[in-house]
Amino acid sequence: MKPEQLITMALKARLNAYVPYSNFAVGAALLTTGGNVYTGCNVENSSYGLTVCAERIALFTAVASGERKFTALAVVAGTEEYCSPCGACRQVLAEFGGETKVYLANRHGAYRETTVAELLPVAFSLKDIT
Ligand SMILES: O=c1ccn([C@H]2C[C@H](O)[C@@H](CO)O2)c(=O)[nH]1
Repeated sequence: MKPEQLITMALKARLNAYVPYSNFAVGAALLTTGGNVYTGCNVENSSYGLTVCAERIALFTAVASGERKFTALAVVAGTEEYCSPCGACRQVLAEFGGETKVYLANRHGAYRETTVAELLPVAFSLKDIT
């Protein structure tokens, strides 16, 4: 799948964001090695800290559906800037592999390509606790 297609899916998922507090809607689309795509949007909460980011919703939805191997993730907000995953999402993404490509996109679909490992070098992982 082309990055542009994954970004288009992230832009569509973004429309479902529940963001009454920040008004900052984010969309994510995660491509599996088998070619399936799982999407997510951020879902905020009145207790603020219980907010879940778009990236983690996409990833957890995928894992809950039996997926564990991922090829690429697209992340997009409604900004001119490329949207970059927060630290918590980087750690959660790293759990399933540093080689996953990440397309940091802007509202027009322009993007910068990176990887989970580049976003979180020297990640804490299973090997550190075994
Ligand atoms: O990569 C990011 C960065 C932020 N947010 C959400 C969390 C919160 O709802 C809003 C503002 O931080 O954006 C995401 O979903 N993904």
